[in-house]
Amino acid sequence: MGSGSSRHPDREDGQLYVSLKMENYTKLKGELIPHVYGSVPLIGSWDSSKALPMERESTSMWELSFVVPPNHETLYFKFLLKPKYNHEPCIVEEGPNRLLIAGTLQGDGRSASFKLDNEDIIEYRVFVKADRVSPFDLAASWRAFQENRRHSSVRDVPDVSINSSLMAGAEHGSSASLELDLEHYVVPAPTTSAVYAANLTETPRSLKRTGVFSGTDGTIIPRPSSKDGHTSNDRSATTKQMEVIVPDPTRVPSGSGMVDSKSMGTFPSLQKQDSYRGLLVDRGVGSPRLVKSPSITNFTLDLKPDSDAKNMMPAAAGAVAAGAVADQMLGPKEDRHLAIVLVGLPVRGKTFTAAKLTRYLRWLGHDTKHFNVGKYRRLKHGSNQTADFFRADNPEGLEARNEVAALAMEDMIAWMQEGGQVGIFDATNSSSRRRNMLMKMAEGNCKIIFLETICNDPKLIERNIRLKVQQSPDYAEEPDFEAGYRDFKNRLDNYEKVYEPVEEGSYIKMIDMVSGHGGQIQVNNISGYLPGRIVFFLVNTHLTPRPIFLTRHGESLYNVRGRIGGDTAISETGELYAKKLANFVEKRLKNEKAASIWTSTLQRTILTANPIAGFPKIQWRALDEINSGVCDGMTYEEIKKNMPEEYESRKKDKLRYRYPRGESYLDVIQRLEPVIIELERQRAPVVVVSHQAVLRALYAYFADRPLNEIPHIEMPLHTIIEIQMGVTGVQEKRYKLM
Ligand SMILES: Nc1ncnc2c1ncn2[C@@H]1O[C@H](COP(=O)(O)OP(=O)(O)O)[C@@H](O)[C@H]1O
Ligand SMILES: O=P(O)(O)OC[C@H]1O[C@@](CO)(OP(=O)(O)O)[C@@H](O)[C@@H]1O
Repeated sequence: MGSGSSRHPDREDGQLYVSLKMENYTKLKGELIPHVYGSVPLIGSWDSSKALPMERESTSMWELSFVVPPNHETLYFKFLLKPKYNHEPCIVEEGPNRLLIAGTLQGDGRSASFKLDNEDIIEYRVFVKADRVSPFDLAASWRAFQENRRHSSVRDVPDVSINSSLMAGAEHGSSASLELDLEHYVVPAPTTSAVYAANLTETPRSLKRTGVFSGTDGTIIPRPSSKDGHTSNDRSATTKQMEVIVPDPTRVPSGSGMVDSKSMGTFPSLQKQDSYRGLLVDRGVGSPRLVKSPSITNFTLDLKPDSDAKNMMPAAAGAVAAGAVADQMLGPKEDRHLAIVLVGLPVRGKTFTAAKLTRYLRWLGHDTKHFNVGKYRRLKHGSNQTADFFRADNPEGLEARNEVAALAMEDMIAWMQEGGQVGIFDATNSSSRRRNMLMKMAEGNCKIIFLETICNDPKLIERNIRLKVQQSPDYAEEPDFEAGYRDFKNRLDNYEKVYEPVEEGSYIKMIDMVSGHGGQIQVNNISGYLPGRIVFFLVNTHLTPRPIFLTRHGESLYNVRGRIGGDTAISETGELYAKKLANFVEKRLKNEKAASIWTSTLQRTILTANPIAGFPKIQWRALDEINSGVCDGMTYEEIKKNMPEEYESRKKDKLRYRYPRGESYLDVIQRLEPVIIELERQRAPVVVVSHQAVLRALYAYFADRPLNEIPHIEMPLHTIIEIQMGVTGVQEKRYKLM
């Protein structure tokens, strides 16, 4: 997992809504109803008995509209006529299948001709119209339908609440118990398995700028050297020759928002370029781009466009924003940028911790980037250096390693000067000489806090070494695991010989924190809001594998009526889900004595958790649904009609929009921070039964999705998201119970 979908309903990639029409003025004897059938399940998978009937729009016009599932945007179809009462025999239109690609009908717009029994030909003119519609509008259209109690022209909208009546019909006959094999209920998750954390880090821009690359075949393409050997001064001169890594839109993995690199052949194909993701993160509440509306935000700063502080405000609300403002007003200028510099021997969890901290800080709204020196080294010197390269008495190796560290630090400082807030500098940095070099580079630019990870558990170190040899790109081309293992042990010895624990500056030392016994955190010279939060976060993290289950409540009476907020009970369908959920929890957690069930304080989650037996249930106010203030109890249609400005403001910036007398998504994220810390701290499984907006925010933390995407994350009813917290990171699995 670790990455998120870049799909955004308000952009060009909403859902494809297709309207097919057929027109004919002849009066037919005995009524024949036009139908559509075709290659995808939605229109019957070429089974004429499952063809969708068109509806009569006027005496001469028939119409069918439907939402095309995203994975079926290429579909073949045909029109057919079926007798009104006995659906057989049906008459299929003449000619080849029609092909619709992304809403565009291919070939000529021929009319549909049908050969009747008496050999007469009947012709219909055909019209096809396609639109991209955001799920928001689809939901509003559904709600309008619910309000007006008439048949919707939108069919097969992939939102469970929309099909509630159908589902209730289908499910009520069956028992609420689940099959023993829970795998039966697994549905694809939008994100896939974990990727080696270092690959997700910042793409080295200094190396790009100066043209140093590993070729696609793994060979090194040297950087053109300048006479004085300086790298920073010759940037402008070499800018034109640089090879820029351009995100290739054709390779965007579905729903991930990340791209593979075209030009870095030494990386596994799953490698993701974080720079692309960086573009998605909006930097600030104080952003001049922010349109001020009475309800959109209550945070204003008089920031001039060129002010140094303009990008320093986190895209956050509440405590995070207050803390950032106070720190900036009180502290010196360089303290506005924070560098967390990792320190420690190899396989002490530095990259793991750096990645986790990056995810947490980004989720809180701080513009944060993870710079991994290993990535720079592999790009500049290739990924197959032996242990000798890491010997302290190998001057070339030492110089090469210091050079890539300096390049990464330069990049990090340059990024901070452009407005970046927290840089996480991930390398061993295990000698005081190296750390001195970094401190010198940081002077006047940023504040440094060293974060040292120490582990004295030989078993854990052994496991980590084995994981590293399996996962690290350094050994990707070493077919013999044992040879890789020996080489890595030698590398480790080389580091141990010269390792000097941190005694200087501001530091946080995590000592045996993850092994589960006797760990401690030592802190020296740490102050300020953000460093304080970082320490608190680190104190609570650990490596004990356990699952976290996220689910919305069963369908509520307000869900059925398309009304937001409120505190209604659950519908019959919701009750059925509650039973199925209880059954799931009983099966999935039968050996987990310490598991717990968390709900909000609202009826619909409490009732949903009600049938679950044998585990403590905890109600959290923080898990209550987003407070929709004066809009509570309204339908989206009613808001649009009665408060059009509010409706538009929310549509424009759903993340920051605050309902009058209610909350914004940023507010929700703020109040969920203690929930995240507690979920990190727990060592036993937790089932969280909550609400759409809240679960979007929680899920985004685990899936590392950018803030701006949070309000648009799909969070279907009657589906369980299992987040597996493990030694290699976070993984996701989904079960659709109904
Ligand atoms: N604080 C820690 N102490 C020991 N091991 C850890 C710690 N945090 C994470 N790990 C484990 O160490 C493994 C290797 O960590 P990694 O971050 O690649 O090490 P490093 O960057 O120090 O070489 C991770 O997969 C994780 O299971
Ligand atoms: O932010 P949006 O997309 O409006 O989603 C949040 C809304 O989801 C709803 C359902 O529409 O949550 P819930 O799951 O608690 O029923 C509303 O109560 C809530 O206002």
